[in-house]
Amino acid sequence: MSQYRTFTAAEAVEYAQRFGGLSDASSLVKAEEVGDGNLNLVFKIFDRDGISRVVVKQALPYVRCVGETWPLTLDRARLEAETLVEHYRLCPQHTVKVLHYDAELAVMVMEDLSSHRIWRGELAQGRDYPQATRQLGEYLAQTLFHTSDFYLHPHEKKARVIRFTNPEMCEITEDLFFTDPYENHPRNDYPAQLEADVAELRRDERLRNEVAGLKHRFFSHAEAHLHGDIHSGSVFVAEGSLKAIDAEFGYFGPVGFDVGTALGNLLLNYCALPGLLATREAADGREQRLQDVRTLWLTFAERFQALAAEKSRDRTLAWSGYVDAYLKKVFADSIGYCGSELIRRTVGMSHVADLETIKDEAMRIDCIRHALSLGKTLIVAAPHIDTVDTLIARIRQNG
Ligand SMILES: Nc1ncnc2c1ncn2[C@@H]1O[C@H](COP(=O)(O)OP(=O)(O)O)[C@@H](O)[C@H]1O
Ligand SMILES: CSC[C@H]1O[C@H](OP(=O)(O)O)[C@H](O)[C@@H]1O
Repeated sequence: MSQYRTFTAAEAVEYAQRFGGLSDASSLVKAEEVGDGNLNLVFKIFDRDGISRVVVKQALPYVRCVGETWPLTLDRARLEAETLVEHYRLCPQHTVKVLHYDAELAVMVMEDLSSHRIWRGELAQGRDYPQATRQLGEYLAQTLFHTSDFYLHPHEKKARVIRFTNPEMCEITEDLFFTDPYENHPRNDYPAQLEADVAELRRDERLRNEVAGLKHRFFSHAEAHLHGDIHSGSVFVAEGSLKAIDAEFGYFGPVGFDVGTALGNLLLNYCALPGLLATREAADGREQRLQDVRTLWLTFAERFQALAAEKSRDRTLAWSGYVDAYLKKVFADSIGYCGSELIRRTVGMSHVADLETIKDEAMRIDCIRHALSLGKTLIVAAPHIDTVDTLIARIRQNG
């Protein structure tokens, strides 16, 4: 019989005392539920001095932001913990440390990152972390290269594809990114003023073809062990430090999906800044975001290439010229998935604070419309954009 039960704050404290790995565990006295994501409970566990020492995260048997009418697998807690453990092994400097997890209780204890801040909020306030995009590019290169066929033994790779098969969480992405926005679905959520833009989106045959290809590759291209949801709300930053969290969508999928999600969230911020900051700061922030796009892609590509040259185990894939050709495909995919992130965050169910917190309504609609139009442009143009400079020029052309 399953021992699953949803933790109360007191149970979270008791659990952290037993499994938080602290030498002074009895000093843990209080829990505060701080979850602000769509899915789970997150407790910060405080000691007698009011200092948060560890974090307990527990999956609910349903989607938190919707309720019990949308049941969801508890196995996502195992997938999240095991993905983070694996990514920590490959890139400890940029992954949260999991201290303990229990698949039956769907719970994990992890290091407390209260010294950091969620990147999305910092970007929205115009706070720059000069090393963040380089660090995120490094995280993506390390985790994706070392879990790809360039590096893993084929037997090991196939065993991992099975272990990290994540059908229910993937289905959410399949629906929310690639299906709902292009149909009249009750989960969609966009301002009435965008009705004509959305109708045009749905009629666009070239776009629909490209989106079909992106979804098809998301279904079928088990290239590497993705984080699966690496948006700016899944990244903690501090001066000189960046840590990925929240990997319950982890599975073996197309490398461009992770890179594209990260790029897409930089561009959501780019579109939102005119509504968030004064004119001058917004313009500076937007220039910075474009440089961030450049740095993220170039860091990822250069690091992946260097790792491939140094550490590829498969002699055929290591053939000179192949890595270049592969990275060109990843670049096109990344631009396409970036565009699909922009569209699903404007038309679909799940929105981002960058756009939602814009106070002036007319400005908010303008910024959302811009994100939607940029998403569409990028998806259609993706197969024809060869370099990051061309990508940035296309983004500028779009407004
Ligand atoms: N290791 C951590 N240290 C401190 N705060 C955390 C930690 N992990 C999560 N949080 C807080 O909990 C929030 C929700 O966590 P997240 O993993 O994104 O949950 P969900 O899976 O529901 O999206 C984060 O935005 C952050 O404020
Ligand atoms: C019904 S889940 C919607 C959305 O929520 C997830 O984000 P997070 O876990 O950070 O709240 C993911 O992006 C899903 O697409």
